[in-house]
Amino acid sequence: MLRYADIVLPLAQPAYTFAVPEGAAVAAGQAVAVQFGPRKFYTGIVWRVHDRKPDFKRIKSIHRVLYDAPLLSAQQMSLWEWVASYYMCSVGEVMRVALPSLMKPSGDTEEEFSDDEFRPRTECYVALSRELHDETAFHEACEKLERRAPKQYEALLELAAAGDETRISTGEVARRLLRADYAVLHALERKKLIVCTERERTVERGGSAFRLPELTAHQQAALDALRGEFAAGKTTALLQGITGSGKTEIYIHLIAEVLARGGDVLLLVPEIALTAQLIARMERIFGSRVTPYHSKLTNRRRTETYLRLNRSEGGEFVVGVRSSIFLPLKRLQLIIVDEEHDASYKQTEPAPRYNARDCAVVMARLVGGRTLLGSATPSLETWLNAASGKYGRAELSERYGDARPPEILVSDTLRAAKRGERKAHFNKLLLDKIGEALDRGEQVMLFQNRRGFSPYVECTECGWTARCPHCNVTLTYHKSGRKLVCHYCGYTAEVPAKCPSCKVTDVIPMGFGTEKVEEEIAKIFPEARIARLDRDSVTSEKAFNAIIADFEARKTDILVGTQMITKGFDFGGVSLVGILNADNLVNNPDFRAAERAFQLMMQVAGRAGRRAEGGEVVIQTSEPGHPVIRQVVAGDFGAMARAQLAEREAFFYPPYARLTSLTLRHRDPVVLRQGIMELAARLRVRFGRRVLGPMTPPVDRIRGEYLAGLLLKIESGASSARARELLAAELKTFSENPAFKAVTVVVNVDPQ
Ligand SMILES: Nc1ncnc2c1ncn2[C@@H]1O[C@H](COP(=O)(O)OP(=O)(O)OP(=O)(O)O)[C@@H](O)[C@H]1O
Ligand SMILES: [Zn+2]
Repeated sequence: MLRYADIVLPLAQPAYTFAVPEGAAVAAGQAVAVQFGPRKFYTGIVWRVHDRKPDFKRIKSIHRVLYDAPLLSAQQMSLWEWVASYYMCSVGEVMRVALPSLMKPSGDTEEEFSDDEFRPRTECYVALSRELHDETAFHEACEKLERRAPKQYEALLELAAAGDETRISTGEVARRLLRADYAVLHALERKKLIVCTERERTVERGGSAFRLPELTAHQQAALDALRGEFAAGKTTALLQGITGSGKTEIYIHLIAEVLARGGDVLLLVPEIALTAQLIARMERIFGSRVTPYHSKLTNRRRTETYLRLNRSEGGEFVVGVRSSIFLPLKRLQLIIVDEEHDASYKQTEPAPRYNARDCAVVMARLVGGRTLLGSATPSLETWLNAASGKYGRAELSERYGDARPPEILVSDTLRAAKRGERKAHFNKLLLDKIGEALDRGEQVMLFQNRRGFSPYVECTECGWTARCPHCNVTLTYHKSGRKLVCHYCGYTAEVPAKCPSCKVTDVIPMGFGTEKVEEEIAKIFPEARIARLDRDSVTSEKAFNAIIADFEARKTDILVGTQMITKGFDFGGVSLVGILNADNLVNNPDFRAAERAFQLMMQVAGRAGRRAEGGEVVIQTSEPGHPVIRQVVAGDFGAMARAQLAEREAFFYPPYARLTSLTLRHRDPVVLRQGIMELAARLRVRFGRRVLGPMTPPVDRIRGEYLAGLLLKIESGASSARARELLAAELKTFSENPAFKAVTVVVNVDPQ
């Protein structure tokens, strides 16, 4: 009998049915090449094999089977299906993010498919030369090097210390795990003191000889509490620990347990920015067990990683960003989501608009594993789940060692201005503190949530501002390059010499971004070494690492930055953190503004005083009495959470309601208006007062298209599956209406 296979292609379409060639062994989860159209080839995933002949005429055959083993397990297929159904997209769109791009080529020829290419890559391993295995010889060599070549001396010591503590290590260490740089190792190799070998990367498995940090009594209690929750059957638990309390140390213990019994662990981090430091820290303990996975790796590396994991027998430890949730970890037992509150776990563009944290919870359930959500400032959704007993929980309320939580000082900007105690965008208090910190040889971080030089330029005479011709926003002035830039579409323009409207005066940069902060602080502290970390200064992974490495090595005194500096960094030398303008954080119109502002300020503040005593934070604001500012000063997460939850409940927002936002886009504002009115009316028939809008988004025109929105609020207790079904049906009717064919509809479930 002829067999057929439903095949998922990386498209916003349902699965297509192809015929299975006679005698071919084709199973669900397997990758296949199929021809589509006259010449185009795609990689697809076999979803189902069956014998129901589809009712179209020309049924094409599968071209050939790719890779030996299926690329997806049954559980992974269930996760893809869950994502597609929950976030209202096609399984093919999930495939787009779930598989590395080299694994889903599509092109004119079939040539691109090749599965033998991806051999495991080789790696350089370093060991002491045989002569130095003798203690006396080793110490002689060290003595010779100590004064003349201190770096080579340090490298030898590091290599010798890589084993256990009592004896000189004679084993091999992967070069990338050593601090010593290439030139130093090369010199040692020439002197025949070390041997370097290039060979296939080995992942040592089994065994549990990891050197784990000794936990403090508090940390041990938190770890025991988590084990207790998991043992009692909770599949998800929250570890809420203040910044610098040692959440990461607790992760390490849990990870080691799972690896020792041959299970796999996935540690999710919100952004590539964070991974470098954390990966290094994990590699110091777990060595080559650590597999990084993020967008800065080459496509090749990601493909190799996927295929290697797919063949693995377990004992894998992946540290990665949100898309790692789709990696083939066959023995997944533990997923840790670090900084679980972070908005970057949610993909907003393009589909699938998934939240990796929520997928982690689902995936752990699918595989019978556990999820640990860690944060100093959890999302209110997670916090409520833990408070209600749905999730397990453990707390860490003290910083590790002698470090105390930083003291938070609020500086009133209006008052400072009135008294003449304000220079550029700094109040006297902050400048004094910066001066003192620099005098003591300590480091400073300054946070401003806008990049560029100034958010807009304005004519002081007539009020004209430079706006983007394609988007309804003001252009941001970037001083380097003297350009006006649209942060939505990338449009750039020259700064006009005279105001184009009244032609009377110059246009003047207003407000301030990181670039301006950097320039101003350099004028005030000409001696200080200053660096900036934001999307403009971070042009590559290398540039990013260089900025971080310099700051870590204390080659920089002051680091100015956007959100990028807020996350998880562990710099020992920072004693002062300045938040330049808290007003635009707390006064955001979004319903999450207070929660976000609190999280952000606590996170930035958490970078201060992580080793020494007496870390300080200065928050500049014109509203020192604002409730959120007060909650931050008190470090009182509970107060913020209770106040916000009361408001959310009263106004029916998450976690008491589930939101789905609908954004319609079209070039013609009249068609858009008609479309959104029509859709709103239809949805109201179904959902009544649960439909809000039409509303105009804060930026209502992007790249020449007009935007309008609707918001659907479904009570948390109701069946969200039923709501999605009704919504999907209405959207289908809408898109089939010839009048609105060209209107784009973007559905975002659980928007951030
Ligand atoms: N038990 C321990 N033994 C040795 N060092 C520790 C221990 N606990 C914490 N530390 C050190 O204290 C610092 C802060 O710990 P860690 O980074 O784990 O905190 P965290 O809670 O993850 O912080 P954040 O939320 O700010 O990222 C680190 O440098 C860490 O190495
Ligand atoms: Zn624009």
